[in-house]
Amino acid sequence: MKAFDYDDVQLIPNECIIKSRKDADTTVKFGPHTFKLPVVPSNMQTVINRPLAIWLAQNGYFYIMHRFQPEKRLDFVKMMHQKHLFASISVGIKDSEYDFIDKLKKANEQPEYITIDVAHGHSIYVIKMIHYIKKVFPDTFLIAGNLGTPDAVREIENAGADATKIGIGPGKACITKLKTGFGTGGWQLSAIKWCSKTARKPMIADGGLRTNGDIAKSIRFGATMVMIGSMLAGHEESPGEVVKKDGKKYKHYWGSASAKQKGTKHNVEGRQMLIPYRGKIADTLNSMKEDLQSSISYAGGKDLQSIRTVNYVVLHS
Ligand SMILES: NC(=O)C1=CN([C@@H]2O[C@H](COP(=O)(O)OP(=O)(O)OC[C@H]3O[C@@H](n4cnc5c(N)ncnc54)[C@H](OP(=O)(O)O)[C@@H]3O)[C@@H](O)[C@H]2O)C=CC1
Ligand SMILES: Nc1nc2c(ncn2[C@@H]2O[C@H](COP(=O)(O)O)[C@@H](O)[C@H]2O)c(=O)[nH]1
Repeated sequence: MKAFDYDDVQLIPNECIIKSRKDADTTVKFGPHTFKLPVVPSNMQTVINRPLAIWLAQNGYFYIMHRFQPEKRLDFVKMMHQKHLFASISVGIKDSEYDFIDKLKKANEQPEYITIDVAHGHSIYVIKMIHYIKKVFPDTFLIAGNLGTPDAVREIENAGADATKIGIGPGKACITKLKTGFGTGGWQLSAIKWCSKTARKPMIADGGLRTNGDIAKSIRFGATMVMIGSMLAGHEESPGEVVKKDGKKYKHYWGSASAKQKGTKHNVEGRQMLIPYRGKIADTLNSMKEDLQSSISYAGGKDLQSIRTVNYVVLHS
């Protein structure tokens, strides 16, 4: 199989049929809600926190809360529901997570979205968790990942997941490829294309996006939504304080499998770095929207669907 990544591909324009880019519709239906953009910030502790989750939900964006403060999740779901906002949380697959699902049920707090978030999502233990969550909360929209093959997508969908998350090792903070020799790092766009062969439900392309144009490329090759970490970190609203170094402003960004996150040196597959401070996240999301509207115009359509069928060239095959 010939593999390619975001930088290796360019999409080919079609005749434009809209008078203004403002007429291009970037909205996407994902589960029970429709969102302004097919973009979700990564469920990482340096990317999303409570205030940002509230802001995103109130402003028509999808969000997935991280799972690294497990004891705060029930309260988070309650708080979102009290504000009449959707609750979207992450879980792992350890035994204690089954107790957590039971706790949610007992409290009568059903999240609208749950994401099973583990490094190697093609796992019998992920399938077991999918079965359990679907038994307890049949109406919750269940996302499971991360995956990197069409076989994995087929099995995880068949187990009951409503959407899958694709990407093992393409992330900016990721060292999985170096530590294990495995993953989709360096050929993430091909992996999305490959997974789309079996996908019958929405896929989230997770990790490796470095420019706004990579959103359109992900959609072209089969993604319904993209998950972005480093490009959505470093904002005023991002977790953590601004750090000053050599007169420049930064914020910390670390992998969810980094020693910093885990508090141990075992099975580390992520690193920590500084991300240049970027100002307000609303401005970044707005520029993503404008660029995606341009993409739709180049695709010759009026909405995201038009991007799915455009021709493309692979520049470095
Ligand atoms: N998208 C990506 O490429 C990657 C993402 N991450 C992120 O890091 C965070 C931590 O992930 P993760 O370590 O899975 O979470 P957990 O620490 O919750 O581990 C998941 C469970 O699966 C077991 N497990 C078995 N094989 C593996 C394997 N190859 N990799 C990981 N766990 C395994 C673990 O046991 P034990 O620990 O005893 O082995 C543990 O019980 C998540 O947010 C995840 O998304 C991490 C790496 C890659
Ligand atoms: N291999 C690892 N991947 C990780 C880790 N922490 C997060 N991630 C993944 O990266 C994306 C974000 O990628 P980016 O290129 O947009 O910055 C995130 O959504 C996770 O899937 C980690 O420690 N190791």
